[in-house]
Amino acid sequence: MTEPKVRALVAGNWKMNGLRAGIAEAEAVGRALNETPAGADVMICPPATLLGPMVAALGDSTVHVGGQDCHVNVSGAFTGDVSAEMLADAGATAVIVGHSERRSLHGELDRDVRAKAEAAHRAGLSAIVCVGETAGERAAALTQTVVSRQLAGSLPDGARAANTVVAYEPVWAIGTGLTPTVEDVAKVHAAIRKALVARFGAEGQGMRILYGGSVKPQNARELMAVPDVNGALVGGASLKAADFLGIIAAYQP
Ligand SMILES: O=C(CO)COP(=O)(O)O
Repeated sequence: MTEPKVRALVAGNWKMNGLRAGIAEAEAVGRALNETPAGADVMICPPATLLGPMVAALGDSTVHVGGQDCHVNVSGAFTGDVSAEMLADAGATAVIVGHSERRSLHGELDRDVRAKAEAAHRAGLSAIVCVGETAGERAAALTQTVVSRQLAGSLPDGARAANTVVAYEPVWAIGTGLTPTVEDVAKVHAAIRKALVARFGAEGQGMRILYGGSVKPQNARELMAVPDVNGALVGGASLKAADFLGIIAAYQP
């Protein structure tokens, strides 16, 4: 089967990094892309404190802004939480859900991730749903099993290509400088595509599948050329405009 052309997405996950001064990096990305448009959609997911200011600063650019997590409820007595509706109200167009740091540090289970993806859709946001195996699971040859289970449990029924993105992030590759071989990435992405098509049909064919975990300007071209890799979810290298642009450059207009 030939792969249909899916417009790629390069999304930066700033995690708990960035003060107001850091918005200058995002602005530099926006300016560069105004001069030389990218061949991919570009998004930055800053900490919640920077969402509003970043949306304002990027107003005349093509860069989208997203959240990093959301609560399942619209509003209420949930101290410290942010709802998908609040993210949308601040100008976000997407939200990451089920990042491995949320799963491991906040005990989020597949069913929680699914509820958050549903909340994102309810608010009109795209859900970037993260999956990926730990080092131990990989060593036990459980990568495919874990990823299939996470996909089945974390994606809501009725998910569409326009509102759902899957990010494959092997936990052991996050922030370590390690990456799977392109063969391994190809295998997992092909299995994810198969699962998406089996469950969502044509919509699953069009859903973007991002690779995340130590993506750098030096390895972006090779990773982004893998079949069924439709972009990247970038952590550390998204904090500096030059590095992030170096990754975005893997996609020629
Ligand atoms: O977790 C990640 C993006 O969500 C990846 O982080 P790094 O790019 O820093 O490895």
